[in-house]
Amino acid sequence: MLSTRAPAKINLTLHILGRRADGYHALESLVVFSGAGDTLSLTPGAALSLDVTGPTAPAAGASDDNLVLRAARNLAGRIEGLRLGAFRLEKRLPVAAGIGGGSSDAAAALRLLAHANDLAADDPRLYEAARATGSDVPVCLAGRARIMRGAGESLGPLLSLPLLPAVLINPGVPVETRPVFARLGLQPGESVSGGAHPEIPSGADAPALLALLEKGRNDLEDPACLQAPVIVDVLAVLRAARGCRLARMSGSGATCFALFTTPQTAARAARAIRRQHPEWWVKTAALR
Ligand SMILES: C[C@@](CO)(OP(=O)(O)O)[C@H](O)COP(=O)(O)OP(=O)(O)OC[C@H]1O[C@@H](n2ccc(N)nc2=O)[C@H](O)[C@@H]1O
Ligand SMILES: Nc1ncnc2c1ncn2[C@@H]1O[C@H](COP(=O)(O)OP(=O)(O)O)[C@@H](O)[C@H]1O
Repeated sequence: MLSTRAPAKINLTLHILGRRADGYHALESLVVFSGAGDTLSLTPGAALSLDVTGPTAPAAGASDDNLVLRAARNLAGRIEGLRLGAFRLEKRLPVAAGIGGGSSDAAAALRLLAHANDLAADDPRLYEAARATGSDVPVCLAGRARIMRGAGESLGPLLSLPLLPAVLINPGVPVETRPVFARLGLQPGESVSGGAHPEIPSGADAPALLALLEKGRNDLEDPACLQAPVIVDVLAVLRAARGCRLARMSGSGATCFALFTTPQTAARAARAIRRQHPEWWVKTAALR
């Protein structure tokens, strides 16, 4: 049996540059990953199947529509005789949460199938299957920090970034991605002129990276707050936490993150927030 982690994806920045003729939004985003997430395993075999367990399994929806199966089918469509098998997904990440849980699961499935079929990690068919599965799947394939552009299909070089101690909060309200983008009200072909994305140099230390992140933003924060007003409360709680250096929403929400200078200050903040809001999903994380 082969096994891999499917970590949460966090958009430290998310700048919307406009809307393309195909209806998708052009973006520029610094993407990092957490240590924790879902776990996916594969027992290789001829038939494709999926069993989903774990605390957030019911929210992930019908098994047949699962992004794990969609990714596997997209790869099988590109490689004749691909060895498939029985997947088991332990689902822990909140669903429809702006942290790409489904995308990371799909990317994990492609990595496991690559392993089971002796495909090189940079086999272009893996990237093509990832792209066909969803906008966020290509960046999740390597699961390492980098800038993502286009609708998500254009990936910058891997970045070496410091480990960022963080607290993640999801208030338990699922937020669908499509209507958040739609609230921007952009027409196909329309561009927006927000400030330029800061240049992120590989090897930046934590203070330098924090200073650059402060110059960035998440352009989906306002539309997501209109869709799920509890996000305003989450951001206020994170910004008020002792030691918080920066708080922002990830992706299309509702998960928000706060960055701290040490794992201890992050853990202390998480404990205090859990006491205040036992109904929220509150996790410490090391992002990079
Ligand atoms: C916003 C982001 C930021 O990383 O993350 P999440 O909030 O989903 O985690 C992504 O762009 C989401 O990627 P993903 O969730 O894979 O999106 P897809 O399934 O490809 O698209 C869902 C819908 O979102 C809209 N969409 C998505 C990506 C994009 N660049 N422009 C869009 O307009 C489209 O309406 C599309 O029909
Ligand atoms: N393995 C999976 N995990 C989570 N959601 C999944 C999965 N497969 C399919 N989905 C569906 O994909 C949608 C987006 O889920 P998710 O990837 O968690 O969103 P987000 O990227 O906003 O965090 C949900 O509506 C969910 O039903």
